Amino acid sequence: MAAPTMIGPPPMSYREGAPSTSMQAVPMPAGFHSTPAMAMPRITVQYPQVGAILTSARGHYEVQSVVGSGEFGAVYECVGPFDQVYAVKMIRPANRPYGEVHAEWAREVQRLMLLRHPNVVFIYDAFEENFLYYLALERCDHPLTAMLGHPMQEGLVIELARQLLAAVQFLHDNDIVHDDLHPGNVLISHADRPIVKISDFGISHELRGAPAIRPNVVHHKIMAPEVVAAGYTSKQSDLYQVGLLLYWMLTGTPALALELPYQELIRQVGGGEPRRRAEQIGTPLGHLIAKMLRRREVYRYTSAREVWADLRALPAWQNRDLFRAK
Ligand SMILES: Nc1ncnc2c1ncn2[C@@H]1O[C@H](COP(=O)(O)OP(=O)(O)OP(=O)(O)O)[C@@H](O)[C@H]1O
Repeated sequence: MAAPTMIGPPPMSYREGAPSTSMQAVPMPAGFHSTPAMAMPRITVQYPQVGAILTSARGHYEVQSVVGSGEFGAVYECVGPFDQVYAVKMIRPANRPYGEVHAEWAREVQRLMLLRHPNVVFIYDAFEENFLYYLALERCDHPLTAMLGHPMQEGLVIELARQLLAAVQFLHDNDIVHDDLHPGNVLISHADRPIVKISDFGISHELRGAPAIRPNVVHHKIMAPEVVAAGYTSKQSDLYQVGLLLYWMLTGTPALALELPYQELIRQVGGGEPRRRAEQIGTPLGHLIAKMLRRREVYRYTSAREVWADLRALPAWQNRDLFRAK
């Protein structure tokens, strides 16, 4: 697949979409100025409907249904080349300039093409049609969200954590911070065991050797304390987000209530509420999760590999019946 390049008409912005509600732009520090908005010609785009045919250089994709839609994307189940089922993701323009949408698509395509790993969603194809940008991905069965709501058995939590951590270690070895590890972005496929596939690299960052980076956009519900306190994100922030996922899987409830007002959310993250709740679980796994949720990064695990070294030593893993190594 060719690397994405700028194609299509000159700069313009889209007319559609709803404003962001759960994601927030990080405020600029004093001394930085955003570029004043330029008057740009606007184009009106039409989202694909069921039955529509999308065309790429590789063939046609017939839209069967809408799998779901998020802030900056909509995902369609399609039957495409070789009669295979795909999850075709459209980058939702959300009234942004054309160049910005293109750049987000190009970044995500490039990341997915480079980051081939059994626990990272597989990309087959990427194309543009009628000013809209698409990625054809492997179709997974459901997001992790569908498995939450009831406490999971420790053995299952650890098996999912094992795969999640393997993917996170792989990203970190490639100097990428994902930064958006919420349950909708952790996809599950079922084979002889549930297979984890990390997706959505829309706001991921390349560290380029730096220990941390200042994100432009953050997802409120999964902000690590260093994002709240100092506005930067690092590999440890990803491990904090994995800690939030493990807490949710183990207890059936999120460490931070879903409907918290923003100020209260900030207070709880800054006050170390998630870690306190994890400690209250009162089991070795609870204590391990509490360490992932420490407020200061220096007290957290230094790598996904290190988390796994502790996880695999737990009796729930050592004495498991399910998920034996093959
Ligand atoms: N490859 C895939 N296979 C199956 N379902 C998918 C796939 N990719 C995404 N989905 C599902 O489609 C829905 C929309 O995904 P999308 O990435 O657009 O938004 P999101 O992750 O829910 O939110 P946000 O964009 O705010 O992070 C989600 O429920 C997601 O789990």
